[in-house]
Amino acid sequence: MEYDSRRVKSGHVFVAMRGEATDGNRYIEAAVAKGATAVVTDSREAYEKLRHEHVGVGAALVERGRRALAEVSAAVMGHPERDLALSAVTGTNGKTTTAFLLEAMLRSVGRTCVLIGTIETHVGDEVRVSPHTTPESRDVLEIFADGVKAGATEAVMEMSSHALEQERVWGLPVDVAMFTNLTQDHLDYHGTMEKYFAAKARLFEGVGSTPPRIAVVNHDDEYGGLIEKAAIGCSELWTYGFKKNYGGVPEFRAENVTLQAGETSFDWKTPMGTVEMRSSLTGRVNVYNLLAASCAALARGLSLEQIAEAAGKLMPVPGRFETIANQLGFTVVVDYAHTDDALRNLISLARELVAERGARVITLFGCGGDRDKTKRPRMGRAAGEGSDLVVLTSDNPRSEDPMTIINEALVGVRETTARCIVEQDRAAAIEIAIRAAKVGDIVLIAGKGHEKVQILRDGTVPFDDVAVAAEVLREIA
Ligand SMILES: CC(=O)N[C@H]1[C@@H](OP(=O)(O)OP(=O)(O)OC[C@H]2O[C@@H](n3ccc(=O)[nH]c3=O)[C@H](O)[C@@H]2O)O[C@H](CO)[C@@H](O)[C@@H]1O[C@H](C)C(=O)N[C@@H](C)C(=O)N[C@H](CCC(=O)O)C(=O)O
Ligand SMILES: Nc1ncnc2c1ncn2[C@@H]1O[C@H](COP(=O)(O)OP(=O)(O)OP(=O)(O)O)[C@@H](O)[C@H]1O
Ligand SMILES: N[C@H](CCC[C@H](N)C(=O)O)C(=O)O
Ligand SMILES: [Mg+2]
Repeated sequence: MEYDSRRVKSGHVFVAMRGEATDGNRYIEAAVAKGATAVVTDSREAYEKLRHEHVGVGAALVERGRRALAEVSAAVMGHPERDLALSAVTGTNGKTTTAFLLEAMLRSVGRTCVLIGTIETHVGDEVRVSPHTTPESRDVLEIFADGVKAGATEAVMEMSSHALEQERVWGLPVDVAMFTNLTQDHLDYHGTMEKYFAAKARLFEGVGSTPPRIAVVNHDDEYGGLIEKAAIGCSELWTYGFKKNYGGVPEFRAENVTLQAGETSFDWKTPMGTVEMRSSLTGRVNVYNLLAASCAALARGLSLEQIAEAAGKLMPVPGRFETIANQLGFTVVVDYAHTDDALRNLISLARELVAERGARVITLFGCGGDRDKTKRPRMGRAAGEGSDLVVLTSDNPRSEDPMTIINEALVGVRETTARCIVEQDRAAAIEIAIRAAKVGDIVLIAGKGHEKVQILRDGTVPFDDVAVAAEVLREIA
């Protein structure tokens, strides 16, 4: 079963899907030439052509290629999705972190899990690279099938708005669905916030499946109320947060929150009782991520005590507020903030951390190429507003000219009073940011987190913010 002609081998079934960039129906000839023995298509024209020109090749005409890919893959693989209790998380920021935290909680009580998300894919103890945050249905189901073989009973996955919109998750029965938040991103793809929201909301309505059993929704987020409406078909609605917001306080809430670098604690009030949570994660956004993951763990049958114990042992997630050790008296953090909201949260956390020391916040960032252009000045403004020094650089320029992207972000930085240094070369920019730091300062290296490459017009080159920063720190020491 293949949806990309380039992956077809002798004996495969090729499913032609219509995409944004091209149409899989154009590659039927190529798939047949590579040995496809059957073709599933949603084009009558392609179907008729196949029946007349390739009589030995099986042909099926379906209504929608992508849905057929999901349905046929599930059937061929023996419905692995039915053997896994699936928890899915959507939202602009916090998906990867929440998914990692939930998987760690489930593992802490001995459950074998599948994890699918941005950083990596886990099949029990096996770690695989993730080509996408949410892969195509066929690939998700293959991972699920491998998970079932490895003894997994649980799956935790991030569902990106692209995947929900494109129905890469068609037919997956979601047990617990989590919503983190919605702020501006991906408008290049969705066009408007309304459409971006509608894609996220589909998780709660069920995509080719019945709606999730339990919806876990961030009550403090502006879009939480709308998600709650979309979740009308879910059997239960659990709200989490800190604040009194629309329609009262969240049911699963954090009280008496204390936040320090490398230490977060709060009382977790739930309808099932209260428990004290302590974790080594840093920052307010991670209280939200902990709340979402803890609600899902509770929904999956863990006790409050088991969850609190697991929270105490959680490891930080790679590239999410990852501090780079040094003896120089300042703090260097690598973080995946790549939206204006994430930058704002990150910088305000840094401000809180340096407040007592009267020290400075130095923020390095860039904006991705071939992605939402309207977020560039917004990110520039967010970076400038909270920082003393901004170092503006490149972050995966892809097919675009790096200086054009930088200049679009610079418009936002210039609306603020922050000093700004532009350095297109990211490694050189990291060196500038770190060399500018004095004792007590905090240097934020934002946007690429765990990523191991820089995607440039001329190709993809190895690049790792953590390694580059560590190297600069070694040179200085
Ligand atoms: C915008 C977007 O989501 N694009 C994804 C989408 O492409 P598409 O539907 O437009 O498909 P297309 O490229 O037009 O091709 C149509 C069909 O022809 C097939 N084809 C194409 C060429 C060929 O030679 N032979 C062939 O058979 C393709 O495999 C496909 O089945 O489906 C393709 C097949 O799965 C993905 O490779 C592609 O990811 C592109 C590369 C991408 O960059 N996607 C990013 C934006 C993405 O999906 N990101 C999200 C969210 C990230 C986050 O915020 O966390 C993610 O889930 O990763
Ligand atoms: N709950 C949250 N609310 C707001 N911002 C957050 C939250 N959690 C994390 N962040 C910020 O967003 C960044 C990305 O976090 P994370 O990777 O967990 O999100 P994601 O939704 O998976 O992102 P992506 O869609 O790009 O994969 C973090 O590095 C941090 O700066
Ligand atoms: N999943 C997001 C990640 C963006 C990360 C940033 N480094 C960039 O390349 O813009 C995207 O593909 O838009
Ligand atoms: Mg992610």
